[in-house]
Amino acid sequence: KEPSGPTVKTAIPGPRSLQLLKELDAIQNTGAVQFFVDYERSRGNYIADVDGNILLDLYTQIASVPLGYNHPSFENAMKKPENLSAFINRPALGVYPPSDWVHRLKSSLLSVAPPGMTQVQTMACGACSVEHALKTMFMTYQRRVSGGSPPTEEEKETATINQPPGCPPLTILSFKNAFHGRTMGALACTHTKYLQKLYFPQPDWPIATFPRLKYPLEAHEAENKAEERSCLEEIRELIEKFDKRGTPVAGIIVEPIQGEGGDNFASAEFFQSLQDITEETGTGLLMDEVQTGCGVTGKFWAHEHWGLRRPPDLVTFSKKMMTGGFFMTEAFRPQELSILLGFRVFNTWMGDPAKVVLLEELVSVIKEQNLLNNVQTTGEYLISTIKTLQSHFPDLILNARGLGTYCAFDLPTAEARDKLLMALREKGVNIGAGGSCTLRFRPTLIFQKHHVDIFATICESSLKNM
Ligand SMILES: Cc1ncc(COP(=O)(O)O)c(CNc2csc(C(=O)O)c2)c1O
Repeated sequence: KEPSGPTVKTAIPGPRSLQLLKELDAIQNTGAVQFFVDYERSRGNYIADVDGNILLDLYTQIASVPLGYNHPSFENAMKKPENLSAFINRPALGVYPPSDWVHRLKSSLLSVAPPGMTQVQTMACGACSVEHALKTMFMTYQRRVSGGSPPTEEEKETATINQPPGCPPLTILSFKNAFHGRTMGALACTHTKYLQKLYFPQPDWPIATFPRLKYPLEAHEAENKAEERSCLEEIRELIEKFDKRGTPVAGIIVEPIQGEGGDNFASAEFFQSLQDITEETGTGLLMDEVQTGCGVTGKFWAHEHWGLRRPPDLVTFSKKMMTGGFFMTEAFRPQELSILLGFRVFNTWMGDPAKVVLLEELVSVIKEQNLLNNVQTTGEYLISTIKTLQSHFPDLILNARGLGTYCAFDLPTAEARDKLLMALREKGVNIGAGGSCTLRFRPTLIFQKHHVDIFATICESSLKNM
């Protein structure tokens, strides 16, 4: 059972956390560690640290905990005899899938597939999924260009030493302030903080501007439309420029709502026009739903809010989905000649059945408890609560925005944002920072209105002291 509210007994991190931090620091870099957690004592929306503090968790392991801590359905999944093998016999899924794999994929991932997407490939994490989705876009683009003919001897020889034509100078268009992961290909599409990229070599791929909308939206409609139009124009120009110089754009990667970059939104029309551009230019469209997926916006997939005229070509997922992976349309399914068919999108494990066991449970809980509806109602209450806070503290709370419980607001400076974040934590609320001066909500799917009230009370008292 969840606690009725937060309890704070010590500074956070407390003495036990600091002791453990010292011990861990002897083994690895601990620069990002916030505090140590007692996962056995954490319950639902509340995270327990090792010093007896219980915090209302609005960040939930970087937006990756769907049903809160120690949900009974996950515990039950562990006790089912038919699930034991998935936890102790880890298969190389690409070559030796287990007998129940088709059934598990159908009852988990395919039962929540984005409309119109019938193909799914599991992977390890978000970046791993993005890496292989990028490769799938390159393969599809090349197949269209070459008409599916087999590779020439020159392509085979040059491919193994990173040279064209075997390794063609194809590119991916991404957006400023985007985050897609920290492995080298995903990192090439990531443009949030310099620290994430410093001293890593990166390819010269096109980087477009993501719309910077002014809030409240209803008071800036014309300006925001103009901003989106100029962004779309820039995208067209970049594709043309890179095509002309012999480094064609094979695909576009975009988040339905930019997360790490500071919860940046764009309109449904923007995304519809973006998809039109990919159709006109023959480039792939990869919707990265690693952070926005699994119901947090009130629809299972955030891009479902954008009313696209056809499915995206690929959709990546991870975090709350328990497993990484990506959906794709039939057209983007690797169709190389049999010699190439396997081992192109490949690695040892290709995902983890133990995580898909948990995802099966998650999907049934979401359906049985109608959690998408919970996210919609709690989200509406959350955004109106943030707007009320904004009206009480107009100099401190800015740009209230959100979809479902995927909500955020800004403070005037990064310092003010950090100060409020620490003040909230000291009073028992764990929230996430994003962008340069954003605080973002990434609660569980079982987040309720009374949790919003607890946040609002603590936030109100923290703001009074700022
Ligand atoms: C839209 C989107 N796409 C891909 C990723 C990468 O997922 P992981 O590789 O971290 O599982 C993420 C991961 N999110 C994330 C938040 S903070 C963070 C970090 O590495 O600092 C990573 C994402 O938000």
